[in-house]
Amino acid sequence: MDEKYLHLLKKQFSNREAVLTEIINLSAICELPKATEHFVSDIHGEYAAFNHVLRNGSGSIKEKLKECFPDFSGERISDLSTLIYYPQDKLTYQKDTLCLLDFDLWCQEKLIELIKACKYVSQKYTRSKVRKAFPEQFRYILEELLIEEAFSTDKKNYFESIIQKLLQLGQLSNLMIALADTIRRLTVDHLHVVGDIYDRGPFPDKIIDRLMGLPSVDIQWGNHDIVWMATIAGSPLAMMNVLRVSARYGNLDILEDSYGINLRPLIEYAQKYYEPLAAFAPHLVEGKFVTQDEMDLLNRLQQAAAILQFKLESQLIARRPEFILDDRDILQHINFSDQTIKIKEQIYPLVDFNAPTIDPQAPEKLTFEELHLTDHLLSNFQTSEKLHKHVQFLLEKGGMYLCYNGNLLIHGCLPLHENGDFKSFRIEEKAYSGKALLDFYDRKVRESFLHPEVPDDLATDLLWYLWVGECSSLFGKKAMTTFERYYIADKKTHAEIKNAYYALRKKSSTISHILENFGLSSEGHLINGHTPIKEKNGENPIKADGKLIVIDGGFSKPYQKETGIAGYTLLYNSFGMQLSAHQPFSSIEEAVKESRDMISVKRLVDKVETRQRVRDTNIGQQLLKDIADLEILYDNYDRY
Ligand SMILES: O=P(O)(O)OC[C@H]1O[C@](O)(COP(=O)(O)O)[C@@H](O)[C@@H]1O
Ligand SMILES: [Mn+2]
Repeated sequence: MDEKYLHLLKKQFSNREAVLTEIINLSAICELPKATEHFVSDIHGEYAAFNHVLRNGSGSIKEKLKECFPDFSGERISDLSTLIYYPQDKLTYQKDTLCLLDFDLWCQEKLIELIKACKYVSQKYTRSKVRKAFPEQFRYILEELLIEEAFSTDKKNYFESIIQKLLQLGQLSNLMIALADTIRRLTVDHLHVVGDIYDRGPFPDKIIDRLMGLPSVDIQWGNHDIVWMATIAGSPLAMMNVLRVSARYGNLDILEDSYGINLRPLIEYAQKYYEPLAAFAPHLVEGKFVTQDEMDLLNRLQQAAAILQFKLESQLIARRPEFILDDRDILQHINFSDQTIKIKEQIYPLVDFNAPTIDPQAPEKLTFEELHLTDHLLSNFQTSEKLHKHVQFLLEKGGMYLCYNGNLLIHGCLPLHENGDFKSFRIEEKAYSGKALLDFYDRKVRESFLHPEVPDDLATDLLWYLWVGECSSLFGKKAMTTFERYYIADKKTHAEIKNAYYALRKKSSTISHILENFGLSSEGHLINGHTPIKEKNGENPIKADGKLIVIDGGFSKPYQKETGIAGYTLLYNSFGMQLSAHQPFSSIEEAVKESRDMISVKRLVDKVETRQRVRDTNIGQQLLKDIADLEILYDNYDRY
């Protein structure tokens, strides 16, 4: 043991007894049950649905209430659950539907239930953690209310007087809200977001704001997050893609209103050069009202951004031969005189290919106007304070993958050959595969932010590779056929061939091999997002004898008709793992009025033989090391 380290450690304690107290405290923590982890992925801007599963803890709050109140009817449990999910809305609803006296009585009854529930969910934590979970303003009262076995002891009058006082001061509702918040906070301890917060849905910014307020969260970057991050790292190409997808899904408000990006110059440019085309009809969710003019504008903007994307992509492919994307240099394969394109030795006619700013002699070149426009837009993205803050958060809390409590979390895949070997990516005279490849990407992502003013350094270009590259663990397909989908009628050309990983991941030997490569035991699980599981076609999200769980079930509204559900989430508590399938979320009003959870099925993934304790977790392992150090310090206190 390093003498210097023990010397420093000693400084944290006033005497030997203090060391002993800490040893006892940490040892006790190690014996507590493992806290609950919650996994979500592919949220794709669907804030309301995400907020709902966060609030109901994917059913874990209801489970706790059933255990805590075994005599309660289903209706009473649902009523109390709704109060815990949406305390403010439920209180308002009750106030509006009951007379004042009944409302006060209802509040008093619910307060007692909330206190009992809060006490129940705090059982698996230390007192200090519970105290920290209380909102500051009610910390003292909550401690008082929770510590004693209230209402049945000598303190009955004391509690009643607290409640009466709160009622008199109009603070009872606020205390109930504080209790509900604490119950939610303590029921789920940690959230994992397995990628794809951005694109397709309307409120990715609200999701990030919400995540920023959570006490314990990590993120595995998805391909749709990386392209947004790349705008701040200075990639005009990624920016064009972000603009194209935002126009495609009618989400310009995110850019203009939330991130304060001025799209005027792009709008003017798009109106000058493009006319609406069928292939660029925006994908709007049912019920969203948009005028014909707005539809036309989205259509033109999508075209303008697409053509600029193809030009900039052609430039990137030329300067990065090591990415082996030559086949994707689509503009170079076009015969402009007869409007055809050659793909894999086959000629296809182009449909409605309107690209008035392309020079057939140098199709990749931006016009002077386009250079100016691109610079202007990129500087708008890069100076958006809010986008900057959000990307910074993604960098701080995120990574290419995560090993956590024996499980491996990756958004897309581990690129594999058909025979199951790890596929290598060769770059800078080195070859990377498996964990080493993901570590390499992780380093490069962070490096790309060191020079946001340079648009074409290797690290920034690699962010684009992560969006479309064959060896990208976030993409997991051979090539992205964006161009073909817009301009070629033959659907054969639209297919995007998945990496061998997606067929091989059904076998438990594949997953064990991957877990081993990451230094994890084959007892662990691999958790993926990225590919929507088509539950309605009978696809099972639990694969490889339970070792692999795919939790992309379609939070994204445009994908719900394919999956048949509205998203999966996963829970991992001291008893094991459980997967929940969700029904579409309608609105908070309906959830409150009808006390609905919108969870359809729960499936047990894995049940542990003995209840897991903190000592079995990553944090627990660290605590055990700390205890060992403290024991050395305790035995040799006077030496240091
Ligand atoms: O549904 P859209 O907007 O046409 O997007 C399709 C594109 O999205 C991708 O599926 C990537 O997005 P996901 O990560 O959600 O799968 C591409 O492979 C594909 O070309
Ligand atoms: Mn994805």
